[in-house]
Order: sequence, then structure tokens, then C-alpha cells
Amino acid sequence: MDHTPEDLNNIIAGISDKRELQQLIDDIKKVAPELAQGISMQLTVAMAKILAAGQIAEKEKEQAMLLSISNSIAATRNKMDLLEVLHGKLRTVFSFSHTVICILNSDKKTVRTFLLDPHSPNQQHPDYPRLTDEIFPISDSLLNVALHADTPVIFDGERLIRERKGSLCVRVNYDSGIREFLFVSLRNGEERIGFLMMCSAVPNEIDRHKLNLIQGIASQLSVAVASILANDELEKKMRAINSYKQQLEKEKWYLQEEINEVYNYQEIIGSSAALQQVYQRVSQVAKADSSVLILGETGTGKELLARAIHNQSYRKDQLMVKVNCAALSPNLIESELFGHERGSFTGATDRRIGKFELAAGGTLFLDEIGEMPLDLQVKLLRVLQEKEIERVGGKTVIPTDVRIIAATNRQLWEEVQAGRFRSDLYYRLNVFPVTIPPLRDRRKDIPALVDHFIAKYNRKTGKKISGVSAEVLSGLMAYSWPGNIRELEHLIERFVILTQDTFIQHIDIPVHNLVENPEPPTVASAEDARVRTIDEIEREHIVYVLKKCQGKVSGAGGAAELLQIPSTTLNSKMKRLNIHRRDFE
Ligand SMILES: Nc1ncnc2c1ncn2[C@@H]1O[C@H](COP(=O)(O)OP(=O)(O)OP(=O)(O)O)[C@@H](O)[C@H]1O
Repeated sequence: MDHTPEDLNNIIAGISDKRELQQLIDDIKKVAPELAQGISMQLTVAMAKILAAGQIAEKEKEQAMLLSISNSIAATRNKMDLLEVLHGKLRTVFSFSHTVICILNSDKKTVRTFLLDPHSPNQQHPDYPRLTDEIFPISDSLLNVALHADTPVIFDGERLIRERKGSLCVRVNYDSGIREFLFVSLRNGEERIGFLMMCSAVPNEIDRHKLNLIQGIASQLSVAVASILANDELEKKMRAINSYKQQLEKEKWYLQEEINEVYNYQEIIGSSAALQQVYQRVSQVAKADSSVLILGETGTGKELLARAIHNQSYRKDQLMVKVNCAALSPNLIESELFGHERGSFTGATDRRIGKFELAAGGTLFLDEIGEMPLDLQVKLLRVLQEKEIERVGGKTVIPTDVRIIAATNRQLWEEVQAGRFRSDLYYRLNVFPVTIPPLRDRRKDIPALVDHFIAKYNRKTGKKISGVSAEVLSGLMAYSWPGNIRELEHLIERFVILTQDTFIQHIDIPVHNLVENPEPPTVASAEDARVRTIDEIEREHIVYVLKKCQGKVSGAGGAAELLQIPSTTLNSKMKRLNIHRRDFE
């Protein structure tokens, strides 16, 4: 130690390491204690300089880490990215077991879990699913503190359990070995949006010197979380818009089909006691949402009644979709009802939804249910029981929510006894039967119906016919109406077209069905006076037979069978003679 004090000053000033300096001080104290006394001031200054330099270096390191974490957070686009930052990058700076982000709900009174560490030890806890599924009131004092913690606050796990704070969240974590909790709030500007929770299994593990750093990270996290939430909200709205669009497309397609069929729905006319009873049944069942079975002869107004039930039900703002079970072709019947996936059979070039899906939320009207083939009855029964369908060629089941209204002009129970209709399906549909009486049992309704149809066809033809003569009316009242109201409507339609007068003086009523009036009208109509062509007669006869078969062209009981010609011949005749569905439906 033969240095001069000046040499020593230079050596001391050159030392930048705390330990090196301490070693030198110890050496000087040992060999020259009075010298150490003499340069104590220089030693203190040197030590202070080294410490300050260390702090600056530490600060710079922190800044660099914060910058790196900030950059990673700023690059996050979704929850998965955020998880990676929290449980990857953050772990290189802090020691902790896992983190959780909770979000304030729009009610501002509850929070929900937004992000959970998939590796958290809580996963084994039986109450873990509740952490993700439930919402927690912020009236809970711990959550309230967490939400308002402008600077990070640390809680001892033992103490929280002792003081019964933080209920489920703290308990599940504590049971899984967590002993320390750090909370810091997340804010979007002035608005509090949630909080970050950092959990540690070791008391005092969370570095108290790095709380500033955590706070800085929390500010960055707030921006990322707010943007993910805004994106989620946007996506939710887009999904809602898309599903609404699809629904509209479905409805447009269905309405187009309806228009193509030139079908319009109208009000139910009639005030006879028999019809009053029907109205009463309808009002009893309309809002009940149970299945309804409408029974009645052809043309009595079963479809009209089904629509009335739908219109009075809670489903009235959704569609009532009609399926004519008799008109479905056997190989397409299943796809028609349940839809099909693209390529599921030859000709299935596109995915198509079935009538069940189309009627979602509304009513499915199964007309002519008595005609449904037995194998499809089984499938229908399964759908009604399980309330889910499978598209043809599809792999997933689709839940259905439809109300079923079925109608038939057959004696369905007799069909069951004859083995043509499944009894289990019969019981399922026959929850609330409504029978519409035939027109001959409610003749009182005939005058109102006549006026109604004259007004209807006046509108269509631009005529101004004011009514029928007393003679005509008594003829109409005497007729037995095997085709019921449809027959009456067609008769009136024909005579509105034929009548040149403002009053219908004469109507040809089929003689053989007159039941009460022995004097059928004898005056020949203008139409009868003219010689009709073979084509006209053929057309009339085909239309008559088609009506008799309820529009069924081919197959058993179809018009082709009755006319004893192949259905292809009948189809080409119908084309040539300009016969459309509306002519016989
Ligand atoms: N009470 C009524 N008031 C007004 N029009 C009616 C009434 N009942 C039936 N109609 C009309 O009669 C025609 C046949 O009615 P609808 O198709 O509802 O009968 P349906 O019983 O379903 O026949 P089908 O068994 O042949 O299918 C329709 O044009 C309908 O608008």
C-alpha cells in the first residue's frame, strides 16, 4: 500500500463495481486505518455514484422491458394473442403462478371472466367451470377494490380467506395453492373496464420493486382489452346481421313460391252456430302452442283455419309454412321436409333448407297428413319427439322450434285401424282436434259467402255485380255442396265471369246433388247454348277429375289412373290445354 492519497482518489474514481469498491475499502481499513479515515468522504461519494449508476441501469432495463411488452401487447388481435403475452412474455419479467383478466359487464354492477390462463392450477378444482360461466357482483368488496385499484394492490391469501373476501374466485385459487393476489384496474380513458389479477403460490413472490412496471403494463393491457371487446361486439353484430339476412332470404324465397302459386289468404266468413263453435275451439288453442289437428271434408276451409290459428298465436310474426303431404314426390319428400346438403343425392347441386327449418319459430302446416307415406310418418314422429332434424346427407342435428298444425279430410282414426297411419303419430297430432262442419250442415253461412265471393271476383274482373236473385239463392241453399266452400267459390267465380248483367239471375247447379229443392233451375245458361269444342270438353273433364283427385296427377288415386291414361300423357294434355294448378286447386 504505497499509493499516495492522490493515486488512491484516482483508483477509487475509476471503480464502477460496488463489490470491487467494498473490497478496496476493506483492504485500506485493514492496512492503513488512518488513511481510510482520511479518504472516507471520497469513498462515500464513490459508493453513491456506483449505486446511482446501478439504479439508472435498472431503470433503463425496466424501460426496455416495458417497451418490449408494450409492443407485444399492441400487436395483439385477439384473446389468444393476449394470452401469449401474459403467460409468455410477462413470465420473463415477473414470478407468478397465473393471471386472470376480468371485465365489467354492461350493467356496471357485475364482472365476468374475460381471460383465464389455460395452465392455471385451478383447472382441477370442481368449481373451476363456475369461474368462467358465472357473473360476480362488484358489491363484493374485493372485486370493488380490484376495479378501482389505480395502483397495484397486493393481498395475502391467508388473510382473504380468514376475512372471507372475494368469495368463489379467492376460494378456488386458495384451494389450488395460491397464497398471494395482486390486483390492478384496467381503464379505457376515464372508464373502468375491468382488472388484472396476478396470482402467486409463494407469499411475497411478486416483486414489490416492479409494481410501477405492472402498472405501465396494465395501461397497455387496457387498450388491447378494449379493442378486443369492441371487435367481439362488432363480430356479434355482424353474425346477427348475417343470420337476419339468411332469414330474410328464406322468407323471400318462400313468399316467392307462395306468389307463384297465386294463393291469397282471406278472412273466414260465416256466423252459423256450427262455425261459432269452431271459432271458440280456435281461440282456446291458438295461444297454447300445442299441436292442432283440423278435420273436415275437402274445401271446408281447413287451411284458412290453420292460418287463423297461426295469426292468433304468439308465433304470428314468423312464417306459417305449408306442406302438402299428398303432393310431395316420394323420393324428394324427405329433402323437402328436412332439407339436404350439397351433393347428398344426384341433383342436389346446392345446400337447401327444408320446410322445418324455414318454419323455425313459426308454424308448420301439414296439409293432407293422412296421405303421408308410412316410412315418412316414422321420421316425422321422431322429429316431433326429439325436436331436432337432420338434413339429408348432413352430419349434424339441427334443433327445431315449430308448432305443428295438421289437417286431413280423411277419417284419420279409420286410417289408423286400417294400418295406413301410425297410431303413435296419430296420438301426437291429435292433441287438440278441431272439426270444421261441411257447408251442407251450415247453410246459414251461404248468403254471406255468396256476397263475399261476388265481391272478390268483382274486384278481380272489374265487374259491378250486386248479388244473386232470390231464386238463385234458394237453389244454392238447397244444394248439398260435396266440394264445400271451394265448390261454391268456383261456381260464383264462373258466373261472375259469365254474367253480363249487374245481378246474377241464373246459376247452373248440378242436379243430382240437390237435396231439398225439387225444382232445379231450368233456364239454359249462355254458355250451354253455344256448341262446345272437343278440346273445351276434354279440358273441362280433366279439370273435373283433377279436382276430384285433389290435384293428384299420378300414382294411386291420381287423375291419370282414373282417366286410365299414363301420367305422362295426362301431363302433356294439361300443357296443351293450358291447365294450371290454380284451375283445379
Ligand atoms: N269460411 C270461409 N270464408 C271464406 N272463404 C273460405 C271459407 N272457407 C273456405 N274458404 C275458401 O275456400 C277455398 C278452400 O278452402 P281451404 O283450401 O282452406 O279448404 P281445405 O279444407 O283446406 O281444402 P282441402 O281439404 O281440399 O285442402 C279457399 O279459397 C278458401 O279461401
